[in-house]
Amino acid sequence: MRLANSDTLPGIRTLLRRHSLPTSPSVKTMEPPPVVDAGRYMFNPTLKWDPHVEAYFSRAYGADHFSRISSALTRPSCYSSIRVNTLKTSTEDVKKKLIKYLHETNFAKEDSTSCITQNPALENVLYIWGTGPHEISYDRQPDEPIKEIIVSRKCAEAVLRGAQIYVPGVMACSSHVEEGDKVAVSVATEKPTDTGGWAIGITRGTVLHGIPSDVQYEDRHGLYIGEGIALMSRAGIFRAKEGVAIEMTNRVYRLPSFNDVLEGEIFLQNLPSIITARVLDPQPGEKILDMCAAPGGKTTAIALLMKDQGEIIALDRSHNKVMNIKKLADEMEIKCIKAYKLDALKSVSLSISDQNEVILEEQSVRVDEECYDLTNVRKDEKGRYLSNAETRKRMRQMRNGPGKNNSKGGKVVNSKGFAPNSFDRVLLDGPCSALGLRPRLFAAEETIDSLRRHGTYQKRMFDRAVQLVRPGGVIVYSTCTINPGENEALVRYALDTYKFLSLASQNPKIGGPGVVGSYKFDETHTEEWLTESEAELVQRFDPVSGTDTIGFFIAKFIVGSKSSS
Ligand SMILES: C[S@@+](CC[C@H](N)C(=O)[O-])C[C@H]1O[C@@H](n2cnc3c(N)ncnc32)[C@H](O)[C@@H]1O
Repeated sequence: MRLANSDTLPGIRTLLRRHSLPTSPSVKTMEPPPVVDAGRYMFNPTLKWDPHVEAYFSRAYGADHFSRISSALTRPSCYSSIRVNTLKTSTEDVKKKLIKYLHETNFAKEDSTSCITQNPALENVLYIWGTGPHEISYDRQPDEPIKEIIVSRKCAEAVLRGAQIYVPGVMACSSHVEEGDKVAVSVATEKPTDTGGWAIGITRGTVLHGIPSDVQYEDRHGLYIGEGIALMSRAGIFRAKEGVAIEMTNRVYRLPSFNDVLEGEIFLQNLPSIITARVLDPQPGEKILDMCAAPGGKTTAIALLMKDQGEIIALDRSHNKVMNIKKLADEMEIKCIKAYKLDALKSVSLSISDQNEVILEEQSVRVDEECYDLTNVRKDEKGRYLSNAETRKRMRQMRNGPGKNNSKGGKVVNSKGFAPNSFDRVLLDGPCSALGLRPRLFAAEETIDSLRRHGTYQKRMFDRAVQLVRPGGVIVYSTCTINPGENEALVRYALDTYKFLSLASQNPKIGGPGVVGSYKFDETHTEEWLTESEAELVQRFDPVSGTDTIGFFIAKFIVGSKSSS
């Protein structure tokens, strides 16, 4: 078992440490809640795991450290990182505009300058510092029940990142809530059922009475995420199909929201993703493959590092997601990105005549829905939550495209694949269990079997990456999960299967070493991780470490002569 070591990027640790102190001007004086059972209002959720997954992760990280990881995952990072599009503007200019924006939106009325910092080692990256966790006084008199609402888990996770509460996210509400009322907000999380599954045990529209006999009264302990003002009555909330139901006025975590802010000039991107593009180290003029590219965060970061010179082939198997890559590249005025719809598993073209040939996509393709990130599908372009029927319609459109006569803003082109050895560098940032994403309030949906399926899928993708990169080229593999089965075990597979691959050192290196050792699932199956020296070459971002990032993993491979295998 290995723990993350200290960061080596100059300045970032100092910055993080400085800003994690509750001395920022935007921190309000914390007043203890005037209620007897104050503890129940402290945000202190427990992340639930499948017991076998918990045992497996405890073996990898040590039980104590895994318990700290589990707790860190329930909180958002205390800062947002923003990558500046230096093809269009300068970091200094964006900084000035953001200071003005934060001031105008009251995020940091008194001193918006000190909540933005720039790391000298990452010249186009700005950190915007939030605060929390805050204790919130819910203004309740001892003899008066507070008015309150319970929101869905996905809604609460978005609220913890700075969003408002939209109508579909509200699950339950006190009986007499009227427009303008102040309400305490808590989250419904899953509990074990008698049949061995998990359920939130609450139906939409439930009336809350705020008394101990109330539905889920005890379950709300530690799950309050703040308070807000109702913009609709209780009846209105459950009648309306869309719109903001509650405007948050006080949050346990205060982070700025950057929806539609400085479009094309900035991209909100977590620090490990920014680092991934830099580890790939793309050079102007090279030919790069981004195998699973949507929404294009890393693709555009790579384009900036190449100064928009060369060619980046950005693939995704979802029609709408390819549209999103094209839209982002257009907004950022990047020319070197060519985005195609293609299943990366079919990205190696065996027929010489097909090489690099493209055709217009007109028919639908089948894909596995389990790999979709539903978070964004459930919201419309303005971030409003959609009904289930509308969500299903959009899912169908994502898979199949909008249809020949219904295509908005350009066509998506389908690639037939690429010849072996076509690319100087390949990035594989494929679908994963996403168990490093924060904040997360439930994790038990992943079982040992589902984690293994992710690992199998990633190995098949990696095989394609190996075929497509040229001898002497580079492959970077990354995930946003803490699962060693998708990280260290993939690296083990890669090194054991392809003897011409070797691990390369990474720059910048902020994360810690990988996990060493192995895990015996049963008599027939042992999962092998890394040796000490291999572990030093990969980069694992630990949510508990001082850098306060999401859980993330990066491995960089140098490709030797392929005939040597
Ligand atoms: C983790 S996300 C990629 C994020 C992206 N690299 C970025 O930084 O913005 C994984 C992506 O893989 C895509 N995907 C899943 N299976 C795929 C496949 N077989 N071929 C191509 N893309 C796939 C999903 O649609 C999703 O957009």
